[in-house]
Amino acid sequence: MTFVQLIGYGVLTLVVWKFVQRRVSRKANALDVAGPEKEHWWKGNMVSMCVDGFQRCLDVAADYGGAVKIHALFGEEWLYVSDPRALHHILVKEQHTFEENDGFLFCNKLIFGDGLISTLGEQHRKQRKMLNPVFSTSNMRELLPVIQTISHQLKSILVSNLSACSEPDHARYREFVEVDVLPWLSRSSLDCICEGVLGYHSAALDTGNEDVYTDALRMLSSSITKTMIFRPCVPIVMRNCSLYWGRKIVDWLTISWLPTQTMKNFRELRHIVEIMDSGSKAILQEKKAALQLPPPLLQTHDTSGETRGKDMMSIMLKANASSSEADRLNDAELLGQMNVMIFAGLETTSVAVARALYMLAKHPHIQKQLRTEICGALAAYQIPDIDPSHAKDDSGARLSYDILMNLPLLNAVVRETLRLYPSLPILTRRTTEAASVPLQYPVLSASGEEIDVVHVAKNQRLVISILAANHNQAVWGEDASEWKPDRWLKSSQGVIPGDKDAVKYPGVYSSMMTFLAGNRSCIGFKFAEMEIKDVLATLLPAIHFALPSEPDDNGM
Ligand code: HEM
Repeated sequence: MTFVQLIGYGVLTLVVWKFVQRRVSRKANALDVAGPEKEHWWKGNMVSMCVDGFQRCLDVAADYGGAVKIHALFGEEWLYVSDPRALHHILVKEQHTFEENDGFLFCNKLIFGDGLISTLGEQHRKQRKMLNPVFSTSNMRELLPVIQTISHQLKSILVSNLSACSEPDHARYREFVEVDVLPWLSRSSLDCICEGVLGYHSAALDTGNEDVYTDALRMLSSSITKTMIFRPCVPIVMRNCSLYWGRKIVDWLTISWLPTQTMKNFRELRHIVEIMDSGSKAILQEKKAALQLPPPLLQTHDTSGETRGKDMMSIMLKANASSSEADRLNDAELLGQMNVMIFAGLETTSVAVARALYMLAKHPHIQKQLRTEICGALAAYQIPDIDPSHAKDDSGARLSYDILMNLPLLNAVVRETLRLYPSLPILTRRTTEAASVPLQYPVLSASGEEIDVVHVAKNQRLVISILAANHNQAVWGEDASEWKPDRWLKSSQGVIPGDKDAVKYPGVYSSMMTFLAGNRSCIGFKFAEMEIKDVLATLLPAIHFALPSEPDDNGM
């Protein structure tokens, strides 16, 4: 036997041994809970869960209840959870036993650095402690004028698009013009995050004037999605190689002569991350230098109406500088937060605004009532215009933070949209040790017995179904999957949505799970709510939204 053959047999034996070991451990740790039959020998139920995602994720919970066994890739079994008590246990009570999975953490670390979505345990707790007060209501109140300037710019662009598209002599054409609003909502959301969080004037709405940094941020989410295929390999490389060798592997993978589209996507992501990193570093240095300036210089206004020093980063830097050494975040962590905020707050918010406009277009009578509510508030409580040049035509009219956030129908429309269509419908977790998950509503075991607790082994993968939780009829009522904003208007009559016989979800926002629960819940939900409400309150008095006359190229 040659030396090469010997090595070959050795590797083969190791692979077979690992395979047998995995099968034995899987059998011993099999999930004893009912779920759909395996649809494919190695793809399990993944194809139907992904291809027909939205409806399938709801059907699985409706058919099997709040804890379901799903067959994942290569024979793995996942626990798909939407039961309220189980989610409280997983996300709040025993959060340390149900952590983010390695693939998610390692990839985030590579892309964003040491921000909130890449850290665990004590480091994550320290970062949250520093950041929670930054997103307080009083800071949001200060920030609203920055968001309002951007919403008004968005409105002006959409209105001018309508005028440009319409034929001036035909009144009918003036009324019905089709403009794809999603790209504009995405740009306005990027400006809101850059100005509001980073204090950086990104000018994404000024098409043609974007800089490389803004352009890179705009492409980040889609580039990450295109490279998902690399995700399972990242923990293996990061656990087994030093940083030097990790970098070397990325260098080899991104050499330009590897021709496939997948490698091109990987190269593109690397390029975007490099631009984001150097741009964020420059902003961080600028902000730190600005902190040394005397207060009057820190609080000047620039031509965009932005108030310097009121963005989240400046507030965080000030809090960081005055905190104790033990609590202070280092530069790598501060940089990580900047990158994470842009990613976490961008598409999540723009798709929520797009969905709200779509639902209002589908329900014109609610759109009309909402317009009346906003115009009434503007007539009664309008505060001085941001831009004095608008004084004659009311186009810069705006509301104070407290009026905007307390308009009943606007509140109901935003809540109902976020409940029914959560921007992040599912998330994953992994157990750090064997555990038991208690259930509010019993489900069937694999053998058909009723059970109210599911036992899970160490390293069990869980899918948190925010979508199924928000559509749970046992908690939200039989009309849970219908878009009915008026369910939120009944609280004066003592009816609290999402609270049935004292059973409710532990979510941080109106007990829905859209922004999650516990200490990994969304830190930016007040920012997102304010932005969504302000964009709607600015667009609706000027524009009537209707569905397009024909489906688009994707049949939507
Ligand atoms: C409608 C808009 C939004 C939705 C639906 C949303 C939802 C969520 C959800 C479900 C999580 C938990 C993710 C996980 O555990 O893996 C999360 C985390 C996070 N979100 Fe949001 N988010 C939104 C907007 C924002 C905005 C505007 C910001 C920042 C300004 C932001 C910053 C973050 C951060 C930093 C985290 C990580 C928190 C942590 O791990 O401690 N989000 N978000």
